[in-house]
Amino acid sequence: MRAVIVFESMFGNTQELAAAVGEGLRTAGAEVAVSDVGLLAPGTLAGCDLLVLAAPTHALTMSRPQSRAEAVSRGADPRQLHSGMREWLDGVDQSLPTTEDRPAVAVFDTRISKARHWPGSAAGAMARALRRHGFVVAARASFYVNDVKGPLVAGERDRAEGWGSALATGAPAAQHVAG
Ligand SMILES: Cc1cc2nc3c(=O)[nH]c(=O)nc-3n(C[C@H](O)[C@H](O)[C@H](O)COP(=O)(O)O)c2cc1C
Repeated sequence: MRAVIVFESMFGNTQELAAAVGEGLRTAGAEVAVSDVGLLAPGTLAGCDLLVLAAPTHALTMSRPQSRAEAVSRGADPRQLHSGMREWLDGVDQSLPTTEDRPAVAVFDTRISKARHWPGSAAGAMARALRRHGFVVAARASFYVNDVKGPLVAGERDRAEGWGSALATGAPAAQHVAG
């Protein structure tokens, strides 16, 4: 199986989990490429069997230029300002034009643990956008940070690695799903 993980990350937490999911997939035998959504090279998705999209939850959904600007004002890397998952998904029909090119997709987001029961999430918004573009969403999960900048809640890195392994075997581990 060839898997490509595309992440957006303002403070590095989603990026760390994307790497962990990649390790889990590799452990289960997959060939894996991991890329920042803003740096995804043309052709990376060719021949991909599983696409994993990852993004931080901002204001109950995927980030927008304004929420990314707010993250930068709180210390995030300004290079991330223009590289949103929302904008990439808007153009996904150009990246993967035909139905036959379209891999199964799994999505995950990061969220603040104390907002666990808030109704919206980036993963839910990504799943809805993907379905609108004709994709089949095979799995969805949320992973938790302690506060806006992180760090990850204890155990989340290992949980992400396990989720990655389960994706490769077609049996996603138990997930918290909201929004
Ligand atoms: C502008 C802004 C809005 C946010 N809104 C939410 C939210 O609605 N729900 C939530 O759980 N976390 C929210 N967060 C926290 C982010 O989810 C958190 O910063 C992110 O998961 C960290 O991942 P990253 O290091 O990859 O950017 C928000 C953060 C920012 C900067």
